[in-house]
Order: sequence, then structure tokens, then C-alpha cells
Amino acid sequence: MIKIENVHVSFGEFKALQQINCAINEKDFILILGHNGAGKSTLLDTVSGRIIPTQGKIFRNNTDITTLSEAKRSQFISRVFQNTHMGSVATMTVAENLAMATLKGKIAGFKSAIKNFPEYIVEETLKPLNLRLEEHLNTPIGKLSGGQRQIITIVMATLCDPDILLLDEPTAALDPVSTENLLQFVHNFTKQRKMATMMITHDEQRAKFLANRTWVLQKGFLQTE
Ligand SMILES: Nc1ncnc2c1ncn2[C@@H]1O[C@H](COP(=O)(O)OP(=O)(O)OP(=O)(O)O)[C@@H](O)[C@H]1O
Repeated sequence: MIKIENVHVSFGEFKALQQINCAINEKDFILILGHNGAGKSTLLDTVSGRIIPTQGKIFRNNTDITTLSEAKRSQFISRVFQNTHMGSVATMTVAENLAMATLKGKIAGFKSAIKNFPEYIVEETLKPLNLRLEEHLNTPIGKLSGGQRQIITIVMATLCDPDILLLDEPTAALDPVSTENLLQFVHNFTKQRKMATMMITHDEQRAKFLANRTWVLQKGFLQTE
């Protein structure tokens, strides 16, 4: 589905990624491991289009998307950041944030998206989670707990029905119980939606039940299984 061919990313003289060759296939769940500064976020940034490689090519279903903008890629690649503040607007309610997420990749329609809140999200996604998130639709998202906000952010990231979900340490700010809940949610959700997922984690032991592949980055070089 996504093929990365001999990709290099440099920041000035610094080589953050070198000779990256890999493929992400349908329904893959790939754990990305590696020490601090190994290049994990840079790899996700390169897949999402936030960073354009210095060298090499990226293909989606044999189409070259190496220079396709992040905004255009967001229709089929969704990124969730470690810092939930980057994925949602704290002062807007949960419902407003969810409505806004349905517009991803489009410019127009914000007012009408908020007015016509998509109820299917409540019925199909929030209620089955059994976390009572549907009772917080009118709560500003900044008032939710870290775990609740992260779950809503992941739901938001999937509303445009992407082929690939990119998760950057989604449990970094969570306590052990919330971590288990979130990982279970990610497991069920990505399986149900048949979505390929790349997830950065520093907690391989907890997360490995999710994955069919584990990749390790070391000083910008990638070892794939
Ligand atoms: N915009 C940039 N300009 C210069 N150097 C950068 C930039 N972005 C990342 N780097 C460097 O590239 C290297 C890889 O960074 P990256 O954020 O990908 O690491 P990481 O594996 O995600 O680390 P962590 O586990 O700490 O989040 C680091 O040495 C970092 O300082």
C-alpha cells in the first residue's frame, strides 16, 4: 500500500534518516521502537508528508506521493501526535472537535458541520467504547482527562476513514490503567476498521500484543522484520 524507497532525511548536515526501505501493507500494525533521537517521529513525519525527504521516493499503490502535501495526504494518512493539544482545540467542545474532524482535507463547511453534528459517531464509535464519552459531547475537550482526550483525538483522526493511522507515543502521558484502556481501544478500533497502523512506543512489552510487525530505528537506520 505504502512503499518507501531509499529515503534519506537531513536537517542541514545532520542525517536524521538514512537508506530507509520498507513497505506498509493493508492491516499491518507496526510498532516503531528506538532510543530518543533515533528518528521515529521523523519517519512518521515523512510518511505523513510533514517532511519531504531529502532523497528517495514514497509510493502509495504505485503512485509517487513523495512531494504530495501533508494536507492532501491527510485524506488517506492520519497522524495523531503525542501531545493531544496538537490534534484538537481545547476550548471547543468534544462535539465541535469531532464535527471539525469530519472536514479533514476540506476547507469549506465548518459552520454546517458543527450545526449538523454527525450522530453516527456517537452510536457507532463512542457508545460501544463504554467510557461514557458520549456524556461529554458539550464539554470543552481541554477539560477531559488526558486519556479521554487522547481517545477522542484518535477517533477524530479516523473520521476521514484513512488507510493508515500514525500514532506517536499515544500513551506517553497516561497512567497504567488508562494506558491499558487506550491500547485495547486502539487494538479493537484499528481491527474493526481494517486500518494499517504505525505506532511509536517506548513500552514494547505493553504494546506488543497489538502488532504483527516490529521495526527498530537506530541512529536513523531502520531494521524491519
Ligand atoms: N526540524 C529539525 N531540525 C533539526 N534536527 C531535527 C529536526 N527534527 C528532528 N531533528 C533531529 O533528528 C533526530 C531524530 O529526531 P526524532 O524526533 O525523529 O527522534 P525520535 O526517535 O522520535 O526521538 P524521541 O523518542 O525522543 O521522540 C534528533 O537528533 C533530532 O534532534
